[in-house]
Amino acid sequence: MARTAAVIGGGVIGGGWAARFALNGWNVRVYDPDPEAERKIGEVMGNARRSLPGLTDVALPAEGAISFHSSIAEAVEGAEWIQESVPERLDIKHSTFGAIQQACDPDAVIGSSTSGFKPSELQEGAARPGQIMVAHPFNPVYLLPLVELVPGDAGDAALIEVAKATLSSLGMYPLHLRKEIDAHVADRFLEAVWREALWLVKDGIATTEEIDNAIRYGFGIRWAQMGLFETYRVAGGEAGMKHFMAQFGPALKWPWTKLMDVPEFTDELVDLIAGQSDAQSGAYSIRELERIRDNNLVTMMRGLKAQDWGAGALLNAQEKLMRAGTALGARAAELPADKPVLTARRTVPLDWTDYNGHMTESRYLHAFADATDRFMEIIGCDAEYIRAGGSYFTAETHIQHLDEVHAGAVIEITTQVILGEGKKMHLWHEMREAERLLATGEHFLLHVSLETRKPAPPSAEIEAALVRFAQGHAGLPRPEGLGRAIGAAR
Ligand SMILES: NC(=O)C1=CN([C@@H]2O[C@H](COP(=O)(O)OP(=O)(O)OC[C@H]3O[C@@H](n4cnc5c(N)ncnc54)[C@H](O)[C@@H]3O)[C@@H](O)[C@H]2O)C=CC1
Ligand SMILES: C[N+](C)(C)CC(=O)CC(=O)[O-]
Repeated sequence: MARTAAVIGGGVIGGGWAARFALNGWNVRVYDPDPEAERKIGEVMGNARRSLPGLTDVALPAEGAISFHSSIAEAVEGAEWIQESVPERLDIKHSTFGAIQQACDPDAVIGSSTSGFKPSELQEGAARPGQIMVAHPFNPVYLLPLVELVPGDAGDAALIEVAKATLSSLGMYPLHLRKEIDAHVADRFLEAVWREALWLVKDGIATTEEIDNAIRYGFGIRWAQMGLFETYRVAGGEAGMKHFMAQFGPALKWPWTKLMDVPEFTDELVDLIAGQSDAQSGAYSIRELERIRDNNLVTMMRGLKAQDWGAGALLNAQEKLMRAGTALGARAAELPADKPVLTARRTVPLDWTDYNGHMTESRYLHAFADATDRFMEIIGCDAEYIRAGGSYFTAETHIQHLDEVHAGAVIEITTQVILGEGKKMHLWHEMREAERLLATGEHFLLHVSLETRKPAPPSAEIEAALVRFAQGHAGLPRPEGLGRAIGAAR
Protein backbone atom coordinates (compact mmCIF):
# COMPACT_ATOMS: atom_id res chain seq x y z
CA MET A 1 0.00 0.00 0.00
CA ALA A 2 1.22 3.50 -0.81
CA ARG A 3 2.73 5.45 2.08
CA THR A 4 1.33 8.89 2.94
CA ALA A 5 3.07 12.22 3.46
CA ALA A 6 1.56 15.58 4.39
CA VAL A 7 3.01 18.79 3.01
CA ILE A 8 2.10 21.90 5.00
CA GLY A 9 2.90 24.97 2.90
CA GLY A 10 3.04 24.23 -0.81
CA GLY A 11 5.24 27.02 -2.21
CA VAL A 12 8.62 26.63 -3.93
CA ILE A 13 9.92 24.12 -1.38
CA GLY A 14 6.67 22.43 -0.32
CA GLY A 15 5.87 21.89 -4.01
CA GLY A 16 9.29 20.29 -4.50
CA TRP A 17 8.71 17.97 -1.52
CA ALA A 18 5.27 17.01 -2.86
CA ALA A 19 6.89 16.07 -6.18
CA ARG A 20 9.72 14.09 -4.52
CA PHE A 21 7.21 12.05 -2.46
CA ALA A 22 4.59 11.56 -5.19
CA LEU A 23 7.11 10.48 -7.85
CA ASN A 24 8.47 7.93 -5.39
CA GLY A 25 5.00 6.42 -5.06
CA TRP A 26 3.76 8.18 -1.89
CA ASN A 27 0.30 9.71 -1.62
CA VAL A 28 0.66 13.37 -0.69
CA ARG A 29 -1.87 15.46 1.25
CA VAL A 30 -1.31 19.21 0.98
CA TYR A 31 -2.50 22.13 3.10
CA ASP A 32 -1.80 25.67 1.87
CA PRO A 33 -4.22 28.61 2.32
CA ASP A 34 -3.14 30.10 -1.02
CA PRO A 35 -5.94 29.47 -3.59
CA GLU A 36 -3.20 29.28 -6.25
CA ALA A 37 -1.35 26.46 -4.47
CA GLU A 38 -2.88 23.65 -6.55
CA ARG A 39 -1.92 25.35 -9.83
CA LYS A 40 1.61 26.10 -8.58
CA ILE A 41 2.18 22.53 -7.37
CA GLY A 42 0.82 21.28 -10.71
CA GLU A 43 3.52 23.28 -12.48
CA VAL A 44 6.25 22.00 -10.17
CA MET A 45 4.97 18.44 -10.80
CA GLY A 46 5.20 19.06 -14.55
CA ASN A 47 8.88 19.99 -14.22
CA ALA A 48 9.58 17.14 -11.82
CA ARG A 49 7.91 14.52 -14.03
CA ARG A 50 10.14 15.42 -16.98
CA SER A 51 13.37 15.30 -14.95
CA LEU A 52 13.39 13.03 -11.87
CA PRO A 53 12.18 9.68 -13.27
CA GLY A 54 15.03 9.50 -15.82
CA LEU A 55 17.79 10.05 -13.26
CA THR A 56 18.10 6.35 -12.52
CA ASP A 57 18.25 3.45 -14.97
CA VAL A 58 15.34 1.73 -13.22
CA ALA A 59 11.81 3.14 -13.46
CA LEU A 60 10.36 4.68 -10.29
CA PRO A 61 7.20 3.17 -8.76
CA ALA A 62 3.78 4.30 -9.99
CA GLU A 63 3.14 7.93 -9.06
CA GLY A 64 1.19 8.57 -5.85
CA ALA A 65 -1.89 10.81 -5.66
CA ILE A 66 -1.70 14.45 -4.56
CA SER A 67 -4.78 15.78 -2.73
CA PHE A 68 -5.51 19.27 -1.36
CA HIS A 69 -7.15 19.83 2.04
CA SER A 70 -8.80 22.73 3.79
CA SER A 71 -7.15 22.31 7.21
CA ILE A 72 -3.91 21.07 8.70
CA ALA A 73 -5.88 18.52 10.76
CA GLU A 74 -7.35 17.00 7.60
CA ALA A 75 -4.04 17.07 5.71
CA VAL A 76 -2.03 15.19 8.35
CA GLU A 77 -4.56 12.33 8.60
CA GLY A 78 -2.77 9.00 8.09
CA ALA A 79 0.56 10.69 7.30
CA GLU A 80 3.77 9.02 8.49
CA TRP A 81 5.87 12.02 7.35
CA ILE A 82 4.72 15.63 7.74
CA GLN A 83 6.89 18.26 6.06
CA GLU A 84 6.41 21.86 7.18
CA SER A 85 7.39 24.39 4.50
CA VAL A 86 5.57 27.54 5.61
CA PRO A 87 7.25 30.98 5.41
CA GLU A 88 10.47 31.49 7.38
CA ARG A 89 8.84 33.13 10.44
CA LEU A 90 9.07 31.55 13.86
CA ASP A 91 5.54 32.58 14.93
CA ILE A 92 4.01 30.95 11.85
CA LYS A 93 6.18 27.85 12.31
CA HIS A 94 5.09 27.55 15.98
CA SER A 95 1.36 27.85 15.28
CA THR A 96 1.75 25.35 12.42
CA PHE A 97 3.48 22.76 14.64
CA GLY A 98 0.74 23.29 17.27
CA ALA A 99 -1.98 22.47 14.74
CA ILE A 100 0.00 19.54 13.32
CA GLN A 101 0.67 17.94 16.71
CA GLN A 102 -2.98 18.25 17.77
CA ALA A 103 -4.04 15.99 14.91
CA CYS A 104 -1.11 13.88 13.68
CA ASP A 105 0.11 10.40 14.50
CA PRO A 106 2.52 10.81 17.48
CA ASP A 107 4.92 8.41 15.73
CA ALA A 108 5.06 10.44 12.51
CA VAL A 109 8.18 12.43 11.62
CA ILE A 110 7.58 16.18 11.49
CA GLY A 111 10.30 17.67 9.29
CA SER A 112 10.82 21.41 8.96
CA SER A 113 12.27 22.89 5.77
CA THR A 114 13.61 25.89 7.68
CA SER A 115 16.76 27.37 6.19
CA GLY A 116 17.93 29.05 9.35
CA PHE A 117 16.07 28.20 12.58
CA LYS A 118 17.60 25.75 15.02
CA PRO A 119 15.49 22.74 16.09
CA SER A 120 15.47 23.98 19.72
CA GLU A 121 13.79 27.19 18.48
CA LEU A 122 11.22 25.22 16.46
CA GLN A 123 10.50 22.84 19.36
CA GLU A 124 9.77 25.65 21.91
CA GLY A 125 6.29 25.11 23.40
CA ALA A 126 5.68 21.93 21.37
CA ALA A 127 3.55 19.11 22.81
CA ARG A 128 6.17 16.51 21.73
CA PRO A 129 9.46 18.35 20.96
CA GLY A 130 11.29 15.12 19.98
CA GLN A 131 8.94 14.64 17.04
CA ILE A 132 10.02 17.87 15.32
CA MET A 133 13.33 18.01 13.44
CA VAL A 134 14.91 20.22 10.81
CA ALA A 135 14.86 18.48 7.42
CA HIS A 136 16.37 21.23 5.29
CA PRO A 137 16.29 20.47 1.55
CA PHE A 138 17.76 22.21 -1.49
CA ASN A 139 15.94 23.65 -4.44
CA PRO A 140 14.81 21.81 -6.60
CA VAL A 141 13.86 19.35 -3.88
CA TYR A 142 12.76 16.75 -6.46
CA LEU A 143 16.27 16.57 -7.98
CA LEU A 144 18.86 17.56 -5.36
CA PRO A 145 19.51 14.80 -2.83
CA LEU A 146 20.86 16.72 0.18
CA VAL A 147 18.69 17.10 3.28
CA GLU A 148 20.31 18.51 6.42
CA LEU A 149 18.72 16.54 9.23
CA VAL A 150 19.06 18.39 12.55
CA PRO A 151 17.05 16.85 15.42
CA GLY A 152 18.72 18.83 18.24
CA ASP A 153 19.20 17.55 21.80
CA ALA A 154 15.49 16.78 22.19
CA GLY A 155 15.46 14.58 19.07
CA ASP A 156 13.92 11.12 19.50
CA ALA A 157 16.69 8.62 18.62
CA ALA A 158 14.35 6.03 17.09
CA LEU A 159 12.54 8.66 15.02
CA ILE A 160 15.86 10.02 13.71
CA GLU A 161 16.65 6.55 12.33
CA VAL A 162 13.18 6.38 10.76
CA ALA A 163 13.78 9.81 9.21
CA LYS A 164 17.16 8.79 7.78
CA ALA A 165 15.77 5.57 6.32
CA THR A 166 12.77 7.37 4.83
CA LEU A 167 14.87 10.08 3.18
CA SER A 168 17.25 7.46 1.77
CA SER A 169 14.30 5.53 0.34
CA LEU A 170 13.32 8.74 -1.48
CA GLY A 171 16.77 8.84 -3.12
CA MET A 172 17.88 11.65 -0.79
CA TYR A 173 21.06 12.05 1.23
CA PRO A 174 20.33 12.78 4.92
CA LEU A 175 23.27 14.68 6.40
CA HIS A 176 22.71 14.18 10.13
CA LEU A 177 24.07 17.17 12.07
CA ARG A 178 24.79 16.22 15.66
CA LYS A 179 24.99 19.85 16.86
CA GLU A 180 22.46 22.51 16.05
CA ILE A 181 23.65 25.80 14.65
CA ASP A 182 21.94 28.76 12.95
CA ALA A 183 21.51 28.02 9.21
CA HIS A 184 22.93 24.49 9.61
CA VAL A 185 26.00 23.84 7.40
CA ALA A 186 25.30 24.50 3.73
CA ASP A 187 23.46 27.81 4.07
CA ARG A 188 26.39 29.24 6.02
CA PHE A 189 28.55 28.74 2.92
CA LEU A 190 25.87 30.04 0.62
CA GLU A 191 25.43 33.13 2.74
CA ALA A 192 29.17 33.83 2.87
CA VAL A 193 29.44 33.51 -0.91
CA TRP A 194 26.32 35.63 -1.46
CA ARG A 195 27.63 38.35 0.86
CA GLU A 196 30.93 38.54 -1.05
CA ALA A 197 29.06 38.61 -4.36
CA LEU A 198 26.87 41.52 -3.19
CA TRP A 199 30.01 43.49 -2.30
CA LEU A 200 31.60 42.76 -5.68
CA VAL A 201 28.52 44.13 -7.46
CA LYS A 202 28.12 47.11 -5.10
CA ASP A 203 31.79 48.06 -5.47
CA GLY A 204 31.48 47.84 -9.25
CA ILE A 205 34.07 45.05 -9.49
CA ALA A 206 31.88 42.57 -11.36
CA THR A 207 28.33 42.26 -12.69
CA THR A 208 25.90 39.52 -11.65
CA GLU A 209 26.69 37.73 -14.92
CA GLU A 210 30.46 37.95 -14.46
CA ILE A 211 30.11 36.55 -10.94
CA ASP A 212 27.94 33.69 -12.18
CA ASN A 213 30.52 32.99 -14.91
CA ALA A 214 33.31 32.91 -12.33
CA ILE A 215 31.35 30.14 -10.58
CA ARG A 216 29.93 28.11 -13.46
CA TYR A 217 33.06 28.02 -15.61
CA GLY A 218 35.33 27.05 -12.75
CA PHE A 219 34.99 26.19 -9.11
CA GLY A 220 31.24 25.51 -9.27
CA ILE A 221 31.78 22.49 -11.54
CA ARG A 222 34.66 21.40 -9.32
CA TRP A 223 32.59 21.66 -6.14
CA ALA A 224 29.77 19.61 -7.66
CA GLN A 225 31.96 16.55 -7.84
CA MET A 226 34.47 16.81 -4.98
CA GLY A 227 33.30 19.53 -2.64
CA LEU A 228 35.83 21.78 -0.91
CA PHE A 229 38.31 19.71 1.06
CA GLU A 230 38.84 16.92 -1.46
CA THR A 231 39.33 19.55 -4.16
CA TYR A 232 41.96 21.34 -2.06
CA ARG A 233 43.70 18.08 -1.23
CA VAL A 234 44.22 17.52 -4.95
CA ALA A 235 45.27 21.17 -5.37
CA GLY A 236 48.07 20.54 -2.85
CA GLY A 237 49.73 18.31 -5.44
CA GLU A 238 51.58 15.19 -4.37
CA ALA A 239 52.18 16.69 -0.92
CA GLY A 240 48.41 16.90 -0.45
CA MET A 241 46.44 18.81 2.17
CA LYS A 242 49.34 19.86 4.45
CA HIS A 243 51.14 21.50 1.55
CA PHE A 244 47.93 23.19 0.41
CA MET A 245 47.35 24.62 3.89
CA ALA A 246 50.94 25.82 4.21
CA GLN A 247 50.79 27.52 0.82
CA PHE A 248 47.36 29.14 0.96
CA GLY A 249 46.62 29.36 4.70
CA PRO A 250 48.43 32.71 5.13
CA ALA A 251 46.17 34.26 2.49
CA LEU A 252 43.24 33.84 4.88
CA LYS A 253 44.79 36.61 7.00
CA TRP A 254 45.09 38.96 4.05
CA PRO A 255 42.04 41.20 3.59
CA TRP A 256 40.73 39.29 0.53
CA THR A 257 37.17 39.04 1.76
CA LYS A 258 34.65 41.29 3.47
CA LEU A 259 33.96 38.58 6.05
CA MET A 260 30.92 39.52 8.16
CA ASP A 261 30.27 42.98 6.72
CA VAL A 262 26.94 43.08 4.91
CA PRO A 263 26.30 45.78 2.30
CA GLU A 264 23.26 47.85 3.18
CA PHE A 265 20.22 46.84 1.10
CA THR A 266 19.54 50.34 -0.23
CA ASP A 267 17.05 50.80 -3.10
CA GLU A 268 20.05 51.66 -5.23
CA LEU A 269 21.79 48.33 -4.56
CA VAL A 270 18.60 46.32 -5.03
CA ASP A 271 17.88 48.10 -8.33
CA LEU A 272 21.48 47.61 -9.48
CA ILE A 273 21.38 43.88 -8.82
CA ALA A 274 17.86 43.33 -10.11
CA GLY A 275 18.69 45.35 -13.26
CA GLN A 276 21.85 43.37 -13.94
CA SER A 277 19.95 40.14 -13.30
CA ASP A 278 17.23 41.22 -15.78
CA ALA A 279 19.89 42.00 -18.38
CA GLN A 280 21.53 38.63 -17.73
CA SER A 281 18.51 36.31 -17.58
CA GLY A 282 15.36 38.37 -18.28
CA ALA A 283 14.91 36.80 -21.71
CA TYR A 284 13.69 33.63 -19.97
CA SER A 285 10.65 33.15 -17.73
CA ILE A 286 11.25 31.57 -14.32
CA ARG A 287 9.64 28.31 -15.53
CA GLU A 288 11.99 28.29 -18.56
CA LEU A 289 14.98 28.87 -16.29
CA GLU A 290 13.76 26.04 -14.05
CA ARG A 291 13.63 23.69 -17.04
CA ILE A 292 17.10 24.74 -18.21
CA ARG A 293 18.39 24.22 -14.66
CA ASP A 294 16.74 20.79 -14.45
CA ASN A 295 18.14 19.67 -17.84
CA ASN A 296 21.63 20.66 -16.70
CA LEU A 297 21.26 19.02 -13.28
CA VAL A 298 20.02 15.76 -14.79
CA THR A 299 22.88 15.71 -17.30
CA MET A 300 25.52 16.42 -14.65
CA MET A 301 24.11 13.96 -12.14
CA ARG A 302 23.88 11.22 -14.79
CA GLY A 303 27.51 11.99 -15.68
CA LEU A 304 28.46 11.48 -12.03
CA LYS A 305 26.37 8.31 -12.01
CA ALA A 306 28.47 6.89 -14.84
CA GLN A 307 31.56 7.63 -12.68
CA ASP A 308 29.86 6.12 -9.59
CA TRP A 309 30.93 9.22 -7.68
CA GLY A 310 29.31 11.67 -5.25
CA ALA A 311 25.66 12.34 -6.04
CA GLY A 312 26.00 9.79 -8.89
CA ALA A 313 27.08 7.02 -6.50
CA LEU A 314 23.96 7.79 -4.46
CA LEU A 315 21.82 7.24 -7.57
CA ASN A 316 23.52 3.87 -8.17
CA ALA A 317 22.87 2.84 -4.55
CA GLN A 318 19.22 3.85 -4.89
CA GLU A 319 18.97 1.87 -8.12
CA LYS A 320 20.36 -1.24 -6.42
CA LEU A 321 17.63 -0.97 -3.77
CA MET A 322 14.98 -0.50 -6.45
CA ARG A 323 16.13 -3.66 -8.27
CA ALA A 324 16.26 -5.80 -5.10
CA GLY A 325 13.39 -8.26 -4.87
CA THR A 326 12.21 -7.58 -8.44
CA ALA A 327 12.82 -9.39 -11.74
CA LEU A 328 15.42 -6.70 -12.48
CA GLY A 329 17.55 -7.96 -9.60
CA ALA A 330 17.00 -11.71 -10.12
CA ARG A 331 19.52 -14.35 -11.23
CA ALA A 332 19.00 -17.08 -13.86
CA ALA A 333 17.69 -19.80 -11.52
CA GLU A 334 14.91 -17.47 -10.27
CA LEU A 335 13.61 -16.75 -13.78
CA PRO A 336 11.51 -18.99 -16.06
CA ALA A 337 13.63 -20.31 -18.94
CA ASP A 338 10.83 -20.48 -21.50
CA LYS A 339 9.94 -16.76 -21.58
CA PRO A 340 11.89 -13.73 -22.83
CA VAL A 341 13.78 -12.18 -19.92
CA LEU A 342 12.97 -8.67 -18.65
CA THR A 343 16.36 -6.93 -18.81
CA ALA A 344 15.36 -3.26 -18.45
CA ARG A 345 12.49 -1.16 -17.15
CA ARG A 346 13.52 2.46 -17.18
CA THR A 347 12.40 5.98 -17.95
CA VAL A 348 13.88 7.77 -20.96
CA PRO A 349 16.05 10.49 -19.37
CA LEU A 350 16.04 14.12 -20.52
CA ASP A 351 19.61 13.89 -21.81
CA TRP A 352 18.72 11.03 -24.19
CA THR A 353 16.68 13.22 -26.52
CA ASP A 354 17.89 15.21 -29.53
CA TYR A 355 17.05 18.10 -31.85
CA ASN A 356 14.19 16.00 -33.31
CA GLY A 357 12.55 15.95 -29.87
CA HIS A 358 12.76 12.19 -29.38
CA MET A 359 15.17 9.56 -28.06
CA THR A 360 18.30 9.86 -30.15
CA GLU A 361 19.66 6.88 -32.13
CA SER A 362 22.79 6.27 -30.05
CA ARG A 363 20.65 5.84 -26.93
CA TYR A 364 18.85 2.86 -28.49
CA LEU A 365 22.22 1.14 -28.54
CA HIS A 366 22.93 2.45 -25.03
CA ALA A 367 19.68 0.93 -23.74
CA PHE A 368 20.29 -2.37 -25.55
CA ALA A 369 23.90 -2.50 -24.31
CA ASP A 370 22.65 -2.00 -20.73
CA ALA A 371 20.13 -4.81 -21.32
CA THR A 372 22.96 -7.06 -22.55
CA ASP A 373 24.99 -6.16 -19.42
CA ARG A 374 22.00 -7.08 -17.31
CA PHE A 375 21.56 -10.39 -19.15
CA MET A 376 25.26 -11.14 -18.63
CA GLU A 377 24.76 -10.48 -14.91
CA ILE A 378 21.70 -12.78 -14.86
CA ILE A 379 23.73 -15.71 -16.22
CA GLY A 380 26.58 -15.04 -13.77
CA CYS A 381 28.89 -12.77 -15.77
CA ASP A 382 28.76 -10.11 -13.04
CA ALA A 383 31.28 -7.55 -11.77
CA GLU A 384 33.09 -10.16 -9.67
CA TYR A 385 33.39 -12.62 -12.58
CA ILE A 386 34.66 -9.82 -14.84
CA ARG A 387 37.24 -8.76 -12.23
CA ALA A 388 38.45 -12.38 -12.24
CA GLY A 389 39.21 -12.06 -15.96
CA GLY A 390 36.26 -13.36 -18.00
CA SER A 391 33.76 -11.29 -19.98
CA TYR A 392 31.87 -10.94 -23.27
CA PHE A 393 32.82 -8.71 -26.22
CA THR A 394 30.17 -7.71 -28.78
CA ALA A 395 31.16 -8.70 -32.32
CA GLU A 396 28.14 -7.48 -34.29
CA THR A 397 24.98 -5.43 -33.69
CA HIS A 398 21.90 -4.70 -35.77
CA ILE A 399 19.23 -2.23 -34.56
CA GLN A 400 15.82 -1.61 -36.13
CA HIS A 401 14.30 1.76 -35.14
CA LEU A 402 10.56 1.11 -35.46
CA ASP A 403 8.86 3.92 -33.56
CA GLU A 404 9.60 7.15 -31.71
CA VAL A 405 9.82 7.53 -27.96
CA HIS A 406 10.12 10.66 -25.83
CA ALA A 407 11.73 11.77 -22.57
CA GLY A 408 9.74 10.59 -19.56
CA ALA A 409 8.36 7.45 -21.24
CA VAL A 410 8.82 4.17 -19.40
CA ILE A 411 10.44 1.60 -21.70
CA GLU A 412 10.92 -2.11 -21.16
CA ILE A 413 13.40 -4.43 -22.86
CA THR A 414 12.93 -8.17 -23.06
CA THR A 415 15.68 -10.49 -24.21
CA GLN A 416 15.52 -13.78 -26.10
CA VAL A 417 18.52 -16.08 -26.53
CA ILE A 418 18.84 -17.14 -30.17
CA LEU A 419 22.04 -19.09 -29.66
CA GLY A 420 23.93 -19.86 -26.48
CA GLU A 421 26.66 -22.44 -26.63
CA GLY A 422 30.35 -22.43 -25.79
CA LYS A 423 31.82 -18.98 -26.41
CA LYS A 424 28.88 -17.82 -28.56
CA MET A 425 25.94 -15.74 -27.33
CA HIS A 426 23.39 -14.43 -29.85
CA LEU A 427 20.75 -12.18 -28.26
CA TRP A 428 17.52 -10.61 -29.51
CA HIS A 429 16.27 -7.58 -27.57
CA GLU A 430 12.82 -6.00 -28.02
CA MET A 431 12.16 -2.49 -26.65
CA ARG A 432 8.57 -1.46 -25.90
CA GLU A 433 6.62 1.40 -24.39
CA ALA A 434 3.65 -0.52 -22.94
CA GLU A 435 2.48 -2.66 -25.94
CA ARG A 436 4.13 -0.48 -28.60
CA LEU A 437 7.25 -2.05 -30.16
CA LEU A 438 9.87 0.71 -30.50
CA ALA A 439 13.01 -1.09 -31.59
CA THR A 440 14.76 -4.42 -31.83
CA GLY A 441 18.42 -5.14 -31.21
CA GLU A 442 20.27 -8.20 -32.48
CA HIS A 443 23.67 -8.73 -30.87
CA PHE A 444 26.33 -11.38 -31.35
CA LEU A 445 28.83 -11.69 -28.54
CA LEU A 446 31.85 -13.84 -27.82
CA HIS A 447 33.10 -14.84 -24.42
CA VAL A 448 36.70 -13.67 -23.97
CA SER A 449 39.61 -13.86 -21.59
CA LEU A 450 40.41 -10.32 -20.45
CA GLU A 451 44.02 -11.42 -20.05
CA THR A 452 44.64 -12.65 -23.62
CA ARG A 453 41.88 -10.40 -25.11
CA LYS A 454 40.94 -13.49 -27.22
CA PRO A 455 37.84 -15.72 -27.33
CA ALA A 456 37.83 -18.28 -24.51
CA PRO A 457 35.19 -20.62 -23.02
CA PRO A 458 33.00 -19.22 -20.21
CA SER A 459 32.81 -20.83 -16.76
CA ALA A 460 30.72 -23.99 -16.52
CA GLU A 461 28.08 -22.10 -14.45
CA ILE A 462 27.69 -19.38 -17.06
CA GLU A 463 27.51 -21.85 -19.90
CA ALA A 464 24.87 -23.91 -18.04
CA ALA A 465 22.73 -20.81 -17.35
CA LEU A 466 23.05 -19.67 -20.96
CA VAL A 467 22.22 -23.10 -22.40
CA ARG A 468 19.17 -23.30 -20.10
CA PHE A 469 17.78 -20.09 -21.62
CA ALA A 470 18.82 -21.07 -25.17
CA GLN A 471 16.93 -24.35 -24.88
CA GLY A 472 13.90 -22.72 -23.24
CA HIS A 473 13.77 -19.91 -25.80
CA ALA A 474 14.11 -22.35 -28.75
CA GLY A 475 10.37 -22.96 -28.34
CA LEU A 476 9.50 -19.24 -28.76
CA PRO A 477 8.39 -17.91 -32.18
CA ARG A 478 11.23 -16.76 -34.44
CA PRO A 479 11.46 -12.95 -33.99
CA GLU A 480 10.37 -10.92 -37.01
CA GLY A 481 13.44 -9.23 -38.48
CA LEU A 482 15.97 -11.71 -37.06
CA GLY A 483 19.04 -11.83 -39.34
CA ARG A 484 17.70 -8.91 -41.39
CA ALA A 485 20.20 -6.74 -43.24
CA ILE A 486 19.77 -3.35 -44.95
CA GLY A 487 19.02 -4.29 -48.54
CA ALA A 488 21.62 -2.74 -50.89
CA ALA A 489 20.75 -1.69 -54.45
CA ARG A 490 24.01 -3.15 -55.72
N1 LIG B 1 13.19 28.90 -1.44
C1 LIG B 1 14.32 28.28 -1.12
O1 LIG B 1 15.33 28.33 -1.85
C2 LIG B 1 14.38 27.45 0.12
C3 LIG B 1 13.51 27.65 1.19
N2 LIG B 1 13.58 26.83 2.30
C4 LIG B 1 12.68 27.01 3.44
O2 LIG B 1 11.40 26.48 3.07
C5 LIG B 1 10.36 27.19 3.76
C6 LIG B 1 9.36 27.70 2.73
O3 LIG B 1 10.03 28.56 1.82
P1 LIG B 1 9.53 28.75 0.31
O4 LIG B 1 8.90 27.52 -0.19
O5 LIG B 1 10.68 29.32 -0.40
O6 LIG B 1 8.45 29.87 0.52
P2 LIG B 1 7.18 30.21 -0.42
O7 LIG B 1 6.81 31.59 -0.10
O8 LIG B 1 7.45 29.84 -1.82
O9 LIG B 1 6.08 29.20 0.13
C7 LIG B 1 5.47 29.31 1.40
C8 LIG B 1 4.07 28.74 1.27
O10 LIG B 1 3.50 28.66 2.55
C9 LIG B 1 2.14 29.03 2.44
N3 LIG B 1 1.68 29.44 3.75
C10 LIG B 1 1.70 30.66 4.32
N4 LIG B 1 1.20 30.59 5.56
C11 LIG B 1 0.83 29.31 5.77
C12 LIG B 1 0.25 28.61 6.86
N5 LIG B 1 -0.07 29.22 8.00
N6 LIG B 1 0.01 27.28 6.73
C13 LIG B 1 0.34 26.64 5.58
N7 LIG B 1 0.89 27.26 4.52
C14 LIG B 1 1.15 28.58 4.62
C15 LIG B 1 2.12 30.12 1.40
O11 LIG B 1 0.83 30.26 0.82
C16 LIG B 1 3.16 29.60 0.41
O12 LIG B 1 2.57 28.82 -0.61
C17 LIG B 1 11.06 28.30 4.55
O13 LIG B 1 11.23 27.86 5.87
C18 LIG B 1 12.41 28.44 3.86
O14 LIG B 1 13.42 28.89 4.71
C19 LIG B 1 14.46 25.78 2.36
C20 LIG B 1 15.32 25.53 1.32
C21 LIG B 1 15.40 26.38 0.16
C1 LIG C 1 18.14 31.01 0.07
N1 LIG C 1 17.93 29.90 1.01
C2 LIG C 1 18.65 30.22 2.23
C3 LIG C 1 16.51 29.81 1.29
C4 LIG C 1 18.47 28.71 0.33
C5 LIG C 1 18.35 27.41 1.04
O1 LIG C 1 17.94 27.30 2.17
C6 LIG C 1 18.85 26.19 0.36
C7 LIG C 1 18.99 26.22 -1.14
O2 LIG C 1 18.18 25.61 -1.83
O3 LIG C 1 19.93 26.84 -1.63
